Amino acid sequence: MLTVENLTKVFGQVRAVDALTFEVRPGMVTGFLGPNGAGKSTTMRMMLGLDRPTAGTATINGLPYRDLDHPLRQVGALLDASWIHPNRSARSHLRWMAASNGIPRRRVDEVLDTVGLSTVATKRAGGFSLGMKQRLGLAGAMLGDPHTLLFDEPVNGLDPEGIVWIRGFMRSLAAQGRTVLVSSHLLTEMSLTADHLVVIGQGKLIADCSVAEFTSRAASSVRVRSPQLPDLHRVLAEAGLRVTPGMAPDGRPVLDVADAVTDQVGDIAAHAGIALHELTGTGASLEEVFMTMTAGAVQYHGGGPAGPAAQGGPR
Ligand SMILES: Nc1ncnc2c1ncn2[C@@H]1O[C@H](COP(=O)(O)OP(=O)(O)OP(=O)(O)O)[C@@H](O)[C@H]1O
Repeated sequence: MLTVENLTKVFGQVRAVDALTFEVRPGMVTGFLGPNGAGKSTTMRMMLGLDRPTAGTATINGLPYRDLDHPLRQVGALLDASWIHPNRSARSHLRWMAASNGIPRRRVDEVLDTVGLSTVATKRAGGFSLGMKQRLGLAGAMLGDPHTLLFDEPVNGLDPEGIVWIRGFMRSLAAQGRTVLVSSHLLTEMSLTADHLVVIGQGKLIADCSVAEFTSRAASSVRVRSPQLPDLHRVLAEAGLRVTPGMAPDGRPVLDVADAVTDQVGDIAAHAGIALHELTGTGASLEEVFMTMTAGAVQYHGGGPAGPAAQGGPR
């Protein structure tokens, strides 16, 4: 169990993490979601004792990271796969990690096998593809057979095959009863991987709920067709709904009703004695929900010069 209470980190003028409180429970994958610059990496770094909180606490099974006995046996993390020594082989890299953490040598070949790197164990890690480096990073995280795992944007830059593999890997860790926290700025990705979501924007908690709950908060719209369209338009508008005349793909006139659900529109029509020939709800896409809920919390808007450059900005 990972617990964050009132966790805050201020860098100069920036409140990178702002009074965050949440728990990450075992036996499921928890997605840590937020736009670029939301404070996900800083939160994870504080959980791992790499950054000191300005206020609040982050604990792992009740203890701050620095007070854990044999931390690698309790927590594994993949923050940045690129720090591997380029001239070391995968096996010697892991042997060095194992030796410096009192982990038996035989564990190295076990984790290489778990991540599918046994056949390239003696190859220079510097020649590895990003996907292979990610796997080596995961092998390192698994060395101490920890109960708690933290992954920061593990699918960034991976090809589709690598993404599917990592998703399956994280799900299998959760199925073994481990606590798995994985960060991403992509809701679609998280909806395919996570059971639960902790969503942040500008360092603040936006949502802490299941993926299904998060998406059900979506503003949905309703498309409606009727032989009495002008009357229907009038009664819906009188009920305070935002109605826009539109056209169905087959060219027939329809009304689009914003921020409404089908029950509501159907009831209003029935009450006014208006016949309906079509009543269709259109849920917002996951990305739309995410953008709506984090609107105002986005620091870097894509597209402009500040977008991609800022994403790789200073830590
Ligand atoms: N060492 C630092 N010094 C100054 N500001 C920092 C530092 N580390 C992070 N920040 C700022 O804190 C905010 C949160 O950054 P953080 O990297 O935690 O966000 P993130 O959600 O992980 O985003 P990304 O996906 O882009 O890494 C940003 O405004 C960032 O510029």
